[in-house]
Amino acid sequence: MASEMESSLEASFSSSGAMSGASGFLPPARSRIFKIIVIGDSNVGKTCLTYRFCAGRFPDRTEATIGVDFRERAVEIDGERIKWSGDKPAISPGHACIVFYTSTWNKIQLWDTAGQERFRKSMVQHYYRNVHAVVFVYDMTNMASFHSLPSWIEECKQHLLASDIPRILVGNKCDLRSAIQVPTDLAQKFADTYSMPLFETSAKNPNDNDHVEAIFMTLAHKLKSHKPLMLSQPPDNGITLKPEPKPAVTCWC
Ligand SMILES: Nc1nc2c(ncn2[C@@H]2O[C@H](COP(=O)(O)OP(=O)(O)OP(=O)(O)O)[C@@H](O)[C@H]2O)c(=O)[nH]1
Repeated sequence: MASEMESSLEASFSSSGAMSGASGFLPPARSRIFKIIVIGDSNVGKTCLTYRFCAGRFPDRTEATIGVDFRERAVEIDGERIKWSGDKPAISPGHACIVFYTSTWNKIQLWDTAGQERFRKSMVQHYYRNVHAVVFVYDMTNMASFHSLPSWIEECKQHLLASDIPRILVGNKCDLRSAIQVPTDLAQKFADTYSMPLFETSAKNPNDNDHVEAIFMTLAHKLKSHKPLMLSQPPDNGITLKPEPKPAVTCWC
């Protein structure tokens, strides 16, 4: 079971830009692809935040992410035009596609199989490969999720993420005002220590929809200067990923 999932994950990751995410579209030839990982404790709202940005609404219901989850959205970067219709964006060659990956490893550790450790290791390695930006998320109503942040930062360090990639800190669930445990000044101090911008938001409250949008668009614009990966589709509909000719980058998978 673990090995089956491992190979299916391999397949997903090796063509991840072309997989159907929440928006269910296939980026056209030569899209710019950015991989953003969203990290934080279970239940902080990673799935809801990325869903809010990619689908434009709060999901009707969520289930704990087992392993890795990804969704994508086309965005306008560098003045490239985007047509957005319903939940299926129509994009033209040259447009940028942002792919979010969320994960919660502690859920995987609950699986009690012999192959589990190997599976986890393989997944984690793929997860941290060729990352363009990192979003650290904590739940503003849960102090423990805030205290976990250093270990998530350490995990990134252990997987040798480049030190110059954009990183942001997001406090989620600000709509639950009476339950807030993590004061803004404490979070700001932490963000300053790690030189990250801090955003406090709510994936749930529609009034904060623009805020979630603004957070991820800020990140998208920061990525302009970073090296994307180029996706190209040969005639047989197979998918290959090629580095941009200039500057050179490594393979996506
Ligand atoms: N009030 C409120 N609840 C939220 C918000 N965002 C997420 N939630 C709720 O928090 C719970 C967890 O949300 P998820 O998005 O599944 O959290 P996650 O971090 O992806 O969790 P894992 O998949 O276990 O890693 C769900 O019950 C959501 O409905 C928010 O902004 N406000």
